[in-house]
Amino acid sequence: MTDSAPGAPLTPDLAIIGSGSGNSLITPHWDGRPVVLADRGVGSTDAFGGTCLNVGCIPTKMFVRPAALAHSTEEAGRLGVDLHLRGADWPQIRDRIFARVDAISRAGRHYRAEELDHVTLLEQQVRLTGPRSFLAEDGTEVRAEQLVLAAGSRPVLPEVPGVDLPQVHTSDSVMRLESLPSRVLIVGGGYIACEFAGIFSGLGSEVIQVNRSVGLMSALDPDLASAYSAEAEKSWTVLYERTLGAVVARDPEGRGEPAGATAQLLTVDGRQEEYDVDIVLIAIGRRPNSDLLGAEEAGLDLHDDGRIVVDAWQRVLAGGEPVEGLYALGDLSSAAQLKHVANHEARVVAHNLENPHDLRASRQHAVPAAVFSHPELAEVGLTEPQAVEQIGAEHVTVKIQHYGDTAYGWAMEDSTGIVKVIADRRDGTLLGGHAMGYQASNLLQPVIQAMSFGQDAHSAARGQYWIHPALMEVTENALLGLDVPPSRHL
Ligand SMILES: Cc1cc2nc3c(=O)[nH]c(=O)nc-3n(C[C@H](O)[C@H](O)[C@H](O)COP(=O)(O)OP(=O)(O)OC[C@H]3O[C@@H](n4cnc5c(N)ncnc54)[C@H](O)[C@@H]3O)c2cc1C
Ligand SMILES: NC(=O)c1ccc[n+]([C@@H]2O[C@H](COP(=O)([O-])OP(=O)(O)OC[C@H]3O[C@@H](n4cnc5c(N)ncnc54)[C@H](O)[C@@H]3O)[C@@H](O)[C@H]2O)c1
Repeated sequence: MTDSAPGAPLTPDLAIIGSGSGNSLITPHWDGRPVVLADRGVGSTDAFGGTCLNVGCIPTKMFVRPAALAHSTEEAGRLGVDLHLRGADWPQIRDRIFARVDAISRAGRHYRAEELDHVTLLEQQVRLTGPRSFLAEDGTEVRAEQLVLAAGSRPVLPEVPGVDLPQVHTSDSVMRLESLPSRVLIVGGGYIACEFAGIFSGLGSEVIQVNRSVGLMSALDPDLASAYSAEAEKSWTVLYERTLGAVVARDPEGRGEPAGATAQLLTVDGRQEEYDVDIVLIAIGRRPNSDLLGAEEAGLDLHDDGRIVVDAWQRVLAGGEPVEGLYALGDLSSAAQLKHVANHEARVVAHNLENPHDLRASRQHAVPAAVFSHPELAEVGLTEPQAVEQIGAEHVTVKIQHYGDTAYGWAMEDSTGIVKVIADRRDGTLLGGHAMGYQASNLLQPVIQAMSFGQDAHSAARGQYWIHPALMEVTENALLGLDVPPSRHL
């Protein structure tokens, strides 16, 4: 960005803190107008472009795919194909993934830093000094006409001895390991823990997953959570009602060269257990980076979990009132820490920045999520207990369709996959969808679409062709199985 006196504050028309979904706010609308993008970088390489690209969705799913291939010997065996896994080449898998990811990150950084004259990239941690002003660690001061807070979240670490040892990882570092660990202890029972348990077990590591309570993915619909937990327990070791007490470096050769670690677990009945492993992966949640921004000190409203409070138009609130020209999006402010949510909110904020007298609200309905574990999980809308609570048990209709009862399920000889749909039996309004199994995230998309466009269950099931005998017939049959009235639209 051009010309201000040395030491003078930068005074852009737009400033953005966070280069994840925040990066997409620099639309052609801002061409020729000064913009500042501040980002401190993520992961062990301080990469540009935020969590999803560098240490989140994209590299994890690029590991999920080879792990799924490695797991496919199980299915092959059921189908009479004698497939043997000779091993997974971790360095090759890792390098293929990060060659692509790092190149995209570098290109994105270069474009912002070098190719756009009107954009100043501030590769610094910054802290708010007022509602639309902030200070970087190197003393650069920014006073913006409009400011967007898109500073994301970071992994939570437990306060236990040894958590800072090099053998202890979070999702920020674990994907760049030198070699495939033989034995991994994973702490947590949510998204990240379950995805990495699937990855490491698929690629050949011995996995021990440790969870505080009984059952994994406990926020899901109970039928899905229990079915998933049963599958996970078959594929790797799952220990319940235990927490991490400490991690101690191990020196098995006695040469003063620690290799691996001993994880000390505390059981609910007060016992201590020890597990010798190569690495410990901590995945017990992510906290919004509002503290790094100094949001509270700047007078912004915060939820109890540290998220910045925004209104329906993504405007940041202070004292319950929207602050003019100040927006937030993504993990920093959203209850759902999901990339498609951050991206949607970025599109809403981009519009609102450009059209301050014609504000758009972000969509809160039918927000889906998927967990790319082994097996895959997906959900949208209400769980069955939530539906019962909301409209009363007498009005709720539910259908669980097994993959194994459809033609493609026979082809797969599948005995575990399910799609569950929930509707209001009075008018066929779809309330929720839940899936577990091969391609679960794709199988749920027709339910997400119907819910998003207000299509009732009867119309969604009968108002279109479903390709025979595609796996999607599982979803068709789930919808057909709901006890709902015929649609007036057909
Ligand atoms: C392992 C993993 C797997 C995931 N998989 C999926 C998935 O499959 N699907 C899905 O939908 N979601 C997934 N997510 C969640 C998804 O990655 C996040 O919801 C999304 O990336 C959030 O985007 P954001 O723009 O809000 O924040 P980020 O992308 O985190 O961007 C925030 C940026 O702000 C910077 N920053 C923070 N504080 C400051 C400061 N004070 N000064 C300057 N810069 C600062 C950070 O360095 C960062 O670059 C996954 C997350 C993880 C960790
Ligand atoms: N596929 C996806 O969309 C995807 C993948 C990965 C991450 N994410 C996002 O990232 C977020 C963070 O993922 P996550 O797995 O870290 O969090 P999570 O909220 O999904 O799960 C956290 C787990 O840690 C446990 N836990 C919390 N505190 C603990 C403690 N002190 N000791 C032991 N266990 C504790 C919880 O009981 C829970 O099982 C997710 O909520 C999700 O929104 C999404």
